[in-house]
Amino acid sequence: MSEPRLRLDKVERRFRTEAGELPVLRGAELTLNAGEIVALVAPSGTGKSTLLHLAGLLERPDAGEVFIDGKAAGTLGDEARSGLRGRSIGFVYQFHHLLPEFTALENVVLPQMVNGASEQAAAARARELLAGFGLQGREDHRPGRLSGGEQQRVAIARALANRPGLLLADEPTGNLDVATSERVFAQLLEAVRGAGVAALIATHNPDLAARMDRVVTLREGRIVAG
Ligand SMILES: Nc1ncnc2c1ncn2[C@@H]1O[C@H](COP(=O)(O)OP(=O)(O)OP(=O)(O)O)[C@@H](O)[C@H]1O
Repeated sequence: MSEPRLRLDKVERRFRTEAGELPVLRGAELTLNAGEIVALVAPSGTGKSTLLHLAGLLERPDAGEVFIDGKAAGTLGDEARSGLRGRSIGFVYQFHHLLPEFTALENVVLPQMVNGASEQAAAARARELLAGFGLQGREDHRPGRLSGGEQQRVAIARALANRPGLLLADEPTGNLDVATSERVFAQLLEAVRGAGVAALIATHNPDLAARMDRVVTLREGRIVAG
């Protein structure tokens, strides 16, 4: 049995605020095995984004450990963490965060080149991914000339470009109208399942959550079955 793609071991995170210390995560534990798709559904302000930032190695926990493919991230320096993040983790945010000056194709090519791919190989993969999301013919458009749904599909293609084992998504279709959200979400799930990627997807939408393998929630800073 291979190592879990993601394991959170007694993760704690607190913030200092004007009102005092705010303990957001208080020993959160979660394991995602290869190919497992998990919905994170919890009320606003309970720590979903905080959890995703920690799982994505964008921040460090105050206590506990984050394991990516069995590797304890806390033991790594900043450079090694960035390398592990780039190779193993894809992110999709509520707002696409595409680079506005670059075309759709370039947005999907760039993270691959950062990871050491040749421009030619990266472009071939980007074209294939974009076509898979129904974006053939749009490769040379900048994000500003794409619809919200198209922008988000480019963002998903970008997140999958380096063939990560783990995808983290924070309300990936939360910015889209209901019909577009439905379509883009179905494409996201299909792509993730097809590639065998483990995914942790925060959503407020119970219908979308019900399509994943399991649902978890946050209660008093811990993860419990949803
Ligand atoms: N950098 C920070 N400094 C201080 N407080 C913070 C910081 N980041 C988050 N918080 C607080 O921690 C709590 C959890 O925030 P978080 O963004 O993780 O919640 P969330 O569940 O993702 O919410 P939403 O569903 O509204 O996006 C909130 O009370 C928030 O105000």
